[in-house]
Amino acid sequence: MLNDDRPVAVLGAGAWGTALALLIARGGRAVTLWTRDPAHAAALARDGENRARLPGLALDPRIRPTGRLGDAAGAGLIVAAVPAQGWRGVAGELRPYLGADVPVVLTAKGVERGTGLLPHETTREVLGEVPLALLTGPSFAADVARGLPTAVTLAMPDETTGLALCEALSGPAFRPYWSPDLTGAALGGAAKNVLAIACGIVMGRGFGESARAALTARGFAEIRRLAAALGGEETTLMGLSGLGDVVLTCTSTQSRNYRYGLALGEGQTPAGAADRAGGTVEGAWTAAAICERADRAGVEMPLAATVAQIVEGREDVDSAARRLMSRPLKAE
Ligand SMILES: NC(=O)C1=CN([C@@H]2O[C@H](COP(=O)(O)OP(=O)(O)OC[C@H]3O[C@@H](n4cnc5c(N)ncnc54)[C@H](O)[C@@H]3O)[C@@H](O)[C@H]2O)C=CC1
Ligand SMILES: O=C(CO)COP(=O)(O)O
Repeated sequence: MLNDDRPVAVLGAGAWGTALALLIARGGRAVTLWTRDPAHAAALARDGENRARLPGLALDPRIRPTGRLGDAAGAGLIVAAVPAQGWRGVAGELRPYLGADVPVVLTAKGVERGTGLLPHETTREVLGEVPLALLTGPSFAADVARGLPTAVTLAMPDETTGLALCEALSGPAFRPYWSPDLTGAALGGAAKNVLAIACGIVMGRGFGESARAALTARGFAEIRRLAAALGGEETTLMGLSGLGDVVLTCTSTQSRNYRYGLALGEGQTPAGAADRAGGTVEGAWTAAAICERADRAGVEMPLAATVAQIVEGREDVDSAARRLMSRPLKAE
């Protein structure tokens, strides 16, 4: 299934899809790199690089860009790098082209608006019982594309296929660790984007490093509460896909979510902040969606709810800070 000669289809040719296509192609596999925009596919083929997202990094000759989703038919493995809000539609269009027992590796870090579903839950609704994995954890696209050392989580309940996927996707500088816990891994990846926005806001507003550390720890506590309520494992949250990605994205200006928060903290509008972040800001969409999901599970997420309020222009940063600091004192 995995060690055959069929190509790997990577869906979504943004920063992450392109980086993963490079990783897989360098491992010797042919890659079909699908983008919804045929003009973008033509530009990738013509330029030999993804100029908008990973400029200066040559595409491997084993990568074939395409604008036709039907070219994913015949792939031995699907890697989905489409943002969480767009994945349901793409998964539906993919269904007729998906071979029997072909594993689908999801990589989106978000919660679907309107349904509150994590990417693997959306996928189950659309594609049913396909072999499903989630690749997540601290990994900037540019770092992976440059071949810098990276370790990630590959979550899949089935251990045999999960370990085979770790092997298939590993490289000299790319190390996936298997976990059986899809829910914990997906929740950590989605929620850390919201927390990264909060940390960016705090730094952009000039509240200081102590405030950011407090926010990171209290935000991580609310993520763990929700994960536990949904059946995610504490060990997953304390690993690469939770703590690891929180550390990365809450501290680095390489993160688009963090940059978006920085701009909001500096007083930009949500639209202006999105422009400055550049590219997909999953946390901006996920903030309200994760709160809806938490409400249904009876879990309080005051920090995520505050990010949602600010992103939607319903509260300004200073009044949000005053409100959070005046909450009743309680046990940690
Ligand atoms: N960039 C990174 O370092 C990492 C990103 N991710 C996740 O990967 C996902 C994709 O992010 P990036 O590639 O970085 O974003 P990006 O902004 O660079 O690219 C997103 C791509 O998805 C496409 N797209 C958007 N909506 C679509 C739809 N409805 N149907 C089809 N295609 C659609 C866009 O055309 C674009 O090519 C996000 O969930 C992100 O959280 C995960 C790990 C690392
Ligand atoms: O998920 C990421 C790194 O692990 C990428 O973070 P941003 O989407 O905030 O850039």
